[in-house]
Amino acid sequence: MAEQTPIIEFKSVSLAYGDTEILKGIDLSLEQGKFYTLLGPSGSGKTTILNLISGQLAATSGDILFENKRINDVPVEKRTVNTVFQDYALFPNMNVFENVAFGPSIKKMSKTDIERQVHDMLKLVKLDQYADRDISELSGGQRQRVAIARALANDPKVLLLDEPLSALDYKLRKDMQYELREIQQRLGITFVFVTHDQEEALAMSDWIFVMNDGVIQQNGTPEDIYDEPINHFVADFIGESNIVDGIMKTDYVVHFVGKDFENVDAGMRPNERVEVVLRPEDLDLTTIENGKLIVTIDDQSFRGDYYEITAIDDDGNEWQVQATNSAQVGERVGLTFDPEDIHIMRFNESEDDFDARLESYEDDDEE
Ligand SMILES: Nc1ncnc2c1ncn2[C@@H]1O[C@H](COP(=O)(O)OP(=O)(O)OP(=O)(O)O)[C@@H](O)[C@H]1O
Repeated sequence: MAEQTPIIEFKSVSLAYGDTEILKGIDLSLEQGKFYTLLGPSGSGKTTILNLISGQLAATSGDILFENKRINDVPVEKRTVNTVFQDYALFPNMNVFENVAFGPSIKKMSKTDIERQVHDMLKLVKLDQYADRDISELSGGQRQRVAIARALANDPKVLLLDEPLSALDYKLRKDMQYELREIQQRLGITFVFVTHDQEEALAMSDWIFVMNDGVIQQNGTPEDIYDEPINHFVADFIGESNIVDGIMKTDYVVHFVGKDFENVDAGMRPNERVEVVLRPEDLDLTTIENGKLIVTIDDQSFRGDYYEITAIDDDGNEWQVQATNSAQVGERVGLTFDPEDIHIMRFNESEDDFDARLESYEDDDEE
């Protein structure tokens, strides 16, 4: 299949305020019609990337391309990109219809076309009965929908969404996650969504960029990032993780907490120091005889469909466990897990080297 032309590309894009580098050599490539998420803690540079795409900020160095054309110097109003902001930024003195009609009116569309466009957009966000309402008469969730309709009414090729759900309560937030995803799929335009909530990113995205400190730490599908975190930051930030130091003795044998374990990783130097990740939901409680690790239960709480357990091994390492069976605090039990549940991370491995290593031993497997 022919490769699609990316709709947006960053080539070694940096941004600094004075001597402070905020973004450090960002490379990314976004395709038409996908749902992308920039995920990272506060201050990691997510909003800065959106502002570079929309043209609110200019890069200090590097190239930003839109459909293969360099747009570093193209002004905001000439970019076919719109943004939905966290605080919605609606016009309080205009009603719902007027807010959504704002962009099309500036474009000098005919009255009939504007009415049709506003009607279509309000229908898309399920607010077609609310056209005459004042903004002050709407709930938070409804304002959010108006903001989305207003941004989409300009027919953008790319919609940027800066933490648009963070002001909503839990239930509404879940509903809107689903609806936003549905809107994106229906329209088939590219969404770039910013959040610091890893659950939200995993649930909504086709592709996630995990950011920290102005650098993309890892990018991939939600499954890639959850199952194969590339480094300590990603493993810790995405989901809960148990991370301990280990030594990769040979291919498929890793040593940690004093024992050798069979696993499914390969391609490292003999006796290379690594970090070992085990997800809490991959650990099960068992008898001491059957345990791969022996631990003492330190704390336990019931979470509906599982028990959240903290256990300590004889070296003093703490293990988080999500188990369907329970134990007594203070009891010594075994922990068990499968070889494929052991994830190995090299120290300071780049994403490219990581991908190449995965590929090389996947090829070995096929031979
Ligand atoms: N005008 C400015 N001058 C100096 N530093 C700035 C300026 N604007 C932003 N920064 C810094 O740039 C860094 C990245 O900010 P950015 O808003 O992109 O982060 P973010 O990941 O979107 O965070 P949040 O989730 O809190 O919005 C932060 O450390 C911030 O303090």
